[in-house]
Amino acid sequence: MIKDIIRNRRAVFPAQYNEDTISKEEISTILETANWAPNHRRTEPWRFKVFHGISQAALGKFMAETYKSTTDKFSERSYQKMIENPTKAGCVIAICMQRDPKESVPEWEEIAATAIAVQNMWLTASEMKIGSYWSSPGVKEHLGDFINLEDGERCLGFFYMGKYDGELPEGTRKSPIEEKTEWI
Ligand SMILES: Cc1cc2nc3c(=O)[nH]c(=O)nc-3n(C[C@H](O)[C@H](O)[C@H](O)COP(=O)(O)O)c2cc1C
Repeated sequence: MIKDIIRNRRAVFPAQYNEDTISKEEISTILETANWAPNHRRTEPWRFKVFHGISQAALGKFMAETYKSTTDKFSERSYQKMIENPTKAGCVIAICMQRDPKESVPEWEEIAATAIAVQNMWLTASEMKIGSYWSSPGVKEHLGDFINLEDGERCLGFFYMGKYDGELPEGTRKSPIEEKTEWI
């Protein structure tokens, strides 16, 4: 049932990934579900840059060096994690949003549609027993210094994916939905 897939989806981090690879076919299956996200005025604003294979290490090096040169609170541990995490993953996908040149809808709607596309990917990966999570480091704002981004295209984060062993922990929420809902 869809409600069980939603309930059992977890953020799965690079430290939990095993050495198994993720195939191009598996990545394509996951991406295909992103394309079915709802969106206003058919702008289909989601764009993805797939780092799969040797490019993962280059991405990590770029993120770490960008972090080093832009942060005012440098931490050696964060620097090392930025280098290592992309290579622990089976694949890293930059989550991008292409602004409609006509600006026919507000930007927040394009970000919302892209986030729904990512949730589609996250749920599909979860059903395929591929762990994933959305990482949003400050260095995402500089992705255009590393790869080509179109005018109006913006990186919203990175979707890490990796296979894992064993069972995932139970999810937690701070409060039940009743406390976040008002019936009128
Ligand atoms: C837009 C967005 C950005 C996120 N950025 C980060 C991040 O930078 N680092 C991180 O550890 N988790 C990030 N997460 C994942 C959350 O930490 C994770 O979903 C949360 O802990 C809830 O856990 P669950 O997804 O297993 O229920 C992000 C999630 C979203 C939706």
